[in-house]
Amino acid sequence: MASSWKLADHPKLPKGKMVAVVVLDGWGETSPDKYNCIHVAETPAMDSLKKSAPDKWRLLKAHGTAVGLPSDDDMGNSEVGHNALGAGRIYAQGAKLVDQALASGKIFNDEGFNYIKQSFANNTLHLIGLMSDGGVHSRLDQLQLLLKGAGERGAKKIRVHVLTDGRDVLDGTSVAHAETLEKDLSELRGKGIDAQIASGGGRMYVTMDRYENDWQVVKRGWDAQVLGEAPHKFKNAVEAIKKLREAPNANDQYLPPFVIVDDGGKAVGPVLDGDAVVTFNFRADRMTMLAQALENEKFDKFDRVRMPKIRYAGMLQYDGELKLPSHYLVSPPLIERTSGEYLVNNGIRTFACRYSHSSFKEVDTVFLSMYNSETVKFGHVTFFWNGNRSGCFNSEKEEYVEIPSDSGITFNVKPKMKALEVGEKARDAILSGKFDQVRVNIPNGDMVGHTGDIEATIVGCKAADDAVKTILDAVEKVGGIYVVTADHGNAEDMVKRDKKGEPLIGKDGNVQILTSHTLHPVPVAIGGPGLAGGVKFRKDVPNGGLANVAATVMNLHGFVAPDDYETTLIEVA
Ligand SMILES: O=C(O)[C@H](O)COP(=O)(O)O
Ligand SMILES: [Mn+2]
Ligand SMILES: [Mn+2]
Repeated sequence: MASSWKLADHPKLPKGKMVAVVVLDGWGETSPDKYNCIHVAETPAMDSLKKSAPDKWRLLKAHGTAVGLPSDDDMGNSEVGHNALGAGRIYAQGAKLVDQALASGKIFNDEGFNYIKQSFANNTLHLIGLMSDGGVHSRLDQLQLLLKGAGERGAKKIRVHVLTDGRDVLDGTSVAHAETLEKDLSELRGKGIDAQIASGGGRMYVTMDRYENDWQVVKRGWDAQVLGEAPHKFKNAVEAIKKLREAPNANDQYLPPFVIVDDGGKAVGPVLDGDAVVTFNFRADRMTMLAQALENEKFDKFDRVRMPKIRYAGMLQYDGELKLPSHYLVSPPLIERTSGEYLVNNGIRTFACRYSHSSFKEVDTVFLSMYNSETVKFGHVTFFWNGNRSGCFNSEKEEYVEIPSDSGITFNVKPKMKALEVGEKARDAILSGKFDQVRVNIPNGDMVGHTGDIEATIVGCKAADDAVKTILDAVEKVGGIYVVTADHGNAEDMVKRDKKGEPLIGKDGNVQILTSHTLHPVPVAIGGPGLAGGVKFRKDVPNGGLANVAATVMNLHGFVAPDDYETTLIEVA
């Protein structure tokens, strides 16, 4: 091992304990009422962690500046949450880096913009992404500044391909967003720039799949955006969104694809040879599939029919390992020396002995981790955890297990999702004795919470709690340690509230359902028979956040974290 990777031994804590790291997705802490699905659901396992050991349960900040977002008005999300959990430090995240690059004008001077600019004189600039002010994947104000900047720098023809949100923002806000965008585009037209929205669709049905769960989602987007083909044709995007929202059960997340056509019925914005394309989402997970389709010569995930020769740039580079895409407007946070990479580089003997052929030969290089979730969250505990890197650091020491998610449904239909399977896989991994760390993500609170279906979310929360119980029982059997936490809030509050905390009533007389994440803190609990006596949470880290978890987990493996990591949450009395 290179000496730079060597972690110091913890002065008091032993090595060799199996540590289960459990991340409940979308599981925050707030006051109990009927819109708090975690409170309403039966969750005995999580309740017992809170009640039984007050010095081993606490809250952590999971939003805003604590996870590298521009302000404390920004809710947390899985990318920034898992980045912080895995990296142990707070990095300025995509949202903030793009803000800075736009404010300084640097974005317009760097390589990525200069590359796409070559298409401005004779061809079209296409901007594809999520039309939202949620700040999770993209932001409308950033798109507006990008449009303005491109217009000022010679873009003559601009086409925007919008994906409606309703997941990180209230359902129905797509209409106002499209109106805002249309106003900007008409100002550009006033300056002689041919600027229009060219296509659209709901993010979950068109384009923004992740982790290769369902390539048909990306194909629907490709057909509308690149080929100019969609089942619905309109003259104007605001009209399109309003009309498509009238269908029974329609919502922003799942609007069908549409294209804008001219008076002759011809699509106004297919992508053609010589054009420039920018995907303006800064967040990676739901853009990498489209990025592959736009960038890769060889591609077999669906029939692209026509692959235009384009200049393509991402808002950010989405995958640092695959260098995807190769051109980008803003450099992503350089997240390096993550806890996963350190641990892989620091051997743990005890369990590794089981791999040795001669009995009790010391094998000092094997650190096995097993990371598992189902498809829709799989990359969270791998890709995000490892600083937006796909693949393992060392395939001999890491095993990534993925349980296929149900696809083609919204998760309120099957709110238990694969929690049982995730729990059982984790249990089996723990009991196998092959792994020093077993890391899992349990998605229900988040994925069902995003549907806005309160009854289903309650069922999902119970299923998540059942999975926690399965894992804790296995930890108990092997004498291990557990760390149970969450990446951000969601299921604990399902309604939009006024400043006093009262539910807001919408125009239709019903409470306004909140599908998005929240600003609430998340719990973290430690315990298990392997936890050394006297270990408890320190009282002097009152502002602790997700980034403090990595040093804590390193301690529980018997190591001291590197100096520049956020401090550990625990002390040994
Ligand atoms: O991509 C999504 O599903 C939401 O926009 C954010 O949810 P996540 O951050 O929990 O993935
Ligand atoms: Mn999440
Ligand atoms: Mn979410």
